[in-house]
Amino acid sequence: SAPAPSLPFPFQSLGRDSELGTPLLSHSKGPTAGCLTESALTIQRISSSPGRTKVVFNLTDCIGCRAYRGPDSADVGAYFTAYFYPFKRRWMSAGVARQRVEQCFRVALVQDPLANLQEAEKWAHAIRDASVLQPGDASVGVAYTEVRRPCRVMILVNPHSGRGQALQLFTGHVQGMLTEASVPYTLVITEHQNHARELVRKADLSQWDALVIMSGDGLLFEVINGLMDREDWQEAIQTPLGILPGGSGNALAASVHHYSQ
Ligand SMILES: Nc1ncnc2c1ncn2[C@@H]1O[C@H](COP(=O)(O)OP(=O)(O)OP(=O)(O)O)[C@@H](O)[C@H]1O
Repeated sequence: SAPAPSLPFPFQSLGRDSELGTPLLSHSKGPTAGCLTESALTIQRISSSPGRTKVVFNLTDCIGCRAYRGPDSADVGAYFTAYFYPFKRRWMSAGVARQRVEQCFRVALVQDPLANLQEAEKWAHAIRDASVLQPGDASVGVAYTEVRRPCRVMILVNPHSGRGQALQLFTGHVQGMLTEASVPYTLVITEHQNHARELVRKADLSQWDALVIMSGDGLLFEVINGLMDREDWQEAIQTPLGILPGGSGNALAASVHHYSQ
């Protein structure tokens, strides 16, 4: 892929393409200027109308960025989309939670679609690289930036957990985030009791950077028991484990989340 430009990296093209009549770099809110620094992506809407024109996105909240061609083959422009999960106030509640924000830009510097895609890839690369380099913030329990890249994950889902919705929760909420963050994963849907325990007992753990369990408490206990059943249990039990609530009670997931805050 294209080499990352050095930072700070200002948006280069603010003019309009005279032939196409479209901004060379644009955002859904219209022609855009901005700057990528080591810690933030700042977007400035170029507009004479009143209202908020500048938005700052912290790269500590960015999980990924990808470049792509649009669906219309006649469109010479290319796109890059950055995915952020900043803390935001919950609707009708005093609490805050991470909420998804997607920022999409169109690049149309020239008439050559490939050159535009390369430019978009340069942007995506720069945003991803700068996001990975963000220091973790212990006060909000952010360990994401400390995760090794690429992070190869085995995800175990018990389809019967809770009200039988764990798999639906995975495809509806988790799968998209893994794609946005370019995390390669293998999904294992457990087929019977002790399936996960046996799998983990025999697995080549050097292939995985983390095991993620989407279930109630039961499947996590199976995985821990599987790791402890191994001859190399002292090393095996060091494998990073993740728990995503998919069961009915989710007591363990809730308390892990509570203590990580
Ligand atoms: N495909 C499967 N069919 C039947 N049992 C399974 C299957 N996969 C896993 N199990 C077993 O189901 C048990 C319960 O699973 P889990 O804790 O994930 O769900 P839950 O009991 O609904 O959740 P909670 O603990 O929140 O009430 C586990 O101990 C596991 O051994």
